[in-house]
Amino acid sequence: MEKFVVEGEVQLCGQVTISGAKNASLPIMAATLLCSGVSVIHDVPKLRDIKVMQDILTLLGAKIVREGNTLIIDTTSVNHMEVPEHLMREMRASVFLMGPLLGRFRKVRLSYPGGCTIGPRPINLHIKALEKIGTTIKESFGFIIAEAAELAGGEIHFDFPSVGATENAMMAAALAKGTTIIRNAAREPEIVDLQNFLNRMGAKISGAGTDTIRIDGVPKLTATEHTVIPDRIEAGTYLVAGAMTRGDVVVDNIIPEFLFSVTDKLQEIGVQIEIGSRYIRVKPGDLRGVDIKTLPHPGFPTDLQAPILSLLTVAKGTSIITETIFENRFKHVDELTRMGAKIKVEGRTAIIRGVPKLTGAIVAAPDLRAGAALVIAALAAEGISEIEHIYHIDRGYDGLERKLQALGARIVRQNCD
Ligand SMILES: CC(=O)N[C@H]1[C@@H](OP(=O)(O)OP(=O)(O)OC[C@H]2O[C@@H](n3ccc(=O)[nH]c3=O)[C@H](O)[C@@H]2O)O[C@H](CO)[C@@H](O)[C@@H]1O
Ligand SMILES: C=C(OP(=O)(O)O)C(=O)O
Repeated sequence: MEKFVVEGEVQLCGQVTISGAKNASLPIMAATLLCSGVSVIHDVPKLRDIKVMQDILTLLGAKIVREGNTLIIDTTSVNHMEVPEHLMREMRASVFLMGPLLGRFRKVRLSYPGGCTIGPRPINLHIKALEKIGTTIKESFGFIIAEAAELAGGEIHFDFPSVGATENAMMAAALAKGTTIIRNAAREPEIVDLQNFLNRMGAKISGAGTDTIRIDGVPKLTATEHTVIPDRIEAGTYLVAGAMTRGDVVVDNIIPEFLFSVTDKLQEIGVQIEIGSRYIRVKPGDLRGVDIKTLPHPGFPTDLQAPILSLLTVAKGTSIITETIFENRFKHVDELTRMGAKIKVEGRTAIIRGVPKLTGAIVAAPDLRAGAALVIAALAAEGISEIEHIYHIDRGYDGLERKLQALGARIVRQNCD
């Protein structure tokens, strides 16, 4: 096991280039299964979750080569319709195999997906959507067997705009007979990226980015080439890191409009923000407490709740964060308390009373974004911190310590004794 050792009280300074988005790459990699042929995907980040998806596709019969940030995925020999349980458990994104395998082979057998333990993460909306387009789903001994003699277009209405369920439904419906309409669809930028990829394959999908998506099924898709969008959550993490260390950081290679809910809050907190066409720059200001509520896009993203909570621990006054997406996403609070933060959690709300400074401590990353939040806190804290369980962080941040070191951070990766 490895840990990060961080010497705090640095002011991050310089420019950081953001990688391709994890949450766009994963469904797009799964979508390559919808046809037989060689797909070329650029800007795929080097992450543990991406490696797991590569392992799953390989086990299903795909041949994958990585050249820098490009993945070349040959799905010609894919002939398996069953995903092994140990790989399903590795991450939430393994559920994306359901739609494409069903679309291509009309049958798939898999178990429940894993992922960050941030509250119950059922897949009832995925199942409901696939049933609406003609799938029969049986569950037995922890396995899900989905079959469809023929996929037929249908009307899907989500009770909640689930990102993953919207993506799974789009992938399966792309090869259904007739038209599928998804209402109350999730509107995240990663869904628009998936639509663009599927349309390059020959699909007929419109409306992604709004709450209604229309999919006119086509009989066949063909392999294509695509560049993944930049990772807005990685970008937001560096913006918050710059702000917390009172630094001057240019976060480059991004689409700023994906982050407007975040830059708006940072400005309210007192951080100076400059927005360019492909970058956002943060500069120091006097930090003051604010209230934040996480919401589906374009609201404030739940994946940046933990990082911004770190920032608010040193903002003057009281802040209130309400987490509306996941039931149990405040696990970083106990760890931040070890560093001197003053936070009280009541159900889905965290009340943060700003302190002048945090102090270094030995802490453990409870999940991916909570781990990033602890790194950010450690960069600003007085003294040395050790962050354990960093395998969570490796799921979602490409070259975190290399990028932070280039901004002046004193962070090293070490083996735990
Ligand atoms: C790989 C990936 O893209 N992960 C992202 C995706 O996760 P994921 O796709 O799992 O998130 P969802 O939008 O599906 O989940 C949001 C909420 O809906 C609930 N729900 C979801 C599905 C379902 O069938 N039933 C149900 O009740 C979940 O428990 C949760 O409370 O969107 C989340 C919300 O922006 C992000 O935090 C994750 O980083
Ligand atoms: C929660 C996340 O990922 P996943 O849905 O893969 O667990 C995340 O990226 O913050």
